[in-house]
Amino acid sequence: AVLKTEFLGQKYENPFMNASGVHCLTVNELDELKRSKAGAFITKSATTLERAGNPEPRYYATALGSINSMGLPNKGFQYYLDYVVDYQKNDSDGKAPFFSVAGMSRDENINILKIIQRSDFQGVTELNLSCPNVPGKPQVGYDFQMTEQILTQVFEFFRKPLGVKLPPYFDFAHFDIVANILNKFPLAYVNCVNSVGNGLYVDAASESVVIKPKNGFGGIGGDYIKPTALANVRAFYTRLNPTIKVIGTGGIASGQDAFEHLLCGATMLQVGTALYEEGISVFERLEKELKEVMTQKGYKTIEEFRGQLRTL
Ligand SMILES: CC(C)(C)CCc1c(C(=O)O)[nH]c(=O)[nH]c1=O
Repeated sequence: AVLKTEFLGQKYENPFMNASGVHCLTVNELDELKRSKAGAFITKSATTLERAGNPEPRYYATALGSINSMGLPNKGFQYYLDYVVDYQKNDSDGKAPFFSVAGMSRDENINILKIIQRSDFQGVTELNLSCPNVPGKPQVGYDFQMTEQILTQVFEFFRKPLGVKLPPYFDFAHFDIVANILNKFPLAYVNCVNSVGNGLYVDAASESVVIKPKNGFGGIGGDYIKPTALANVRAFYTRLNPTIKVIGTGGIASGQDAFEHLLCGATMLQVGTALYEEGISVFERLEKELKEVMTQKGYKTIEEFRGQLRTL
């Protein structure tokens, strides 16, 4: 079985990459991803200026996944722009990392994307729609009018490949509304899903929360969210123009989990909690396990089964 994957005109050895935010904050971490078995990789969502993020503890792992309220710690977008432009100059392997953007306001998103548009960066940009909105309003991904307004403004000037990182949706009306909005734009892809927002993990022994920010509330990842992630991958795969690809993120910790996301229609696969917990070697294990699953089922390539989820 081979895991060769073509995505946005670029050929990758396999569909695996890190989820933005995990193992991608510094040049060292990005270089480790570059040298790893990951097929592709992406930078930590960047803001205009460097951010320290929230006070620690801000991440906690459990038997079934993780909870985080990192608070968008990052080195500032110029740090990552320097990295990706330098990468594409020196490494013509075409594996320049995807560039993730999460402005703390609509204007900040527009400003950063304008600079990317004017820059030498030729790779893929991912706009994180879980970025905050005006106080009192839900995150942008849950404010459908704001989502449409931002994308309308972005596509007036942005001409490079752009994907959006979506929060999970839980209602068929929302799948339909959001897909109808996204289908209006020349998007390269949607990335389903970001962490399931504002969960709460309680440690019964200490009778306490486990992370400091937001009184313990944080985004949930890992095994907890795989059914939600698969549902969102499938919902958008079946609703979007076929020109808009789907990246599957959420609960990928084994070759079988990867297979399930591909069966639902994903092309690239992002790994968050499992990478955070296991480290960079997770990609070697996932590659081996996915090949085993495919071989057992008699598949030589991913194309033979991508999106072919059967219903009863
Ligand atoms: C939640 C935000 C801080 C607004 C965006 C960054 C982010 C974070 C984070 O930096 O806390 N964690 C996630 O699981 N997903 C995200 O998109």
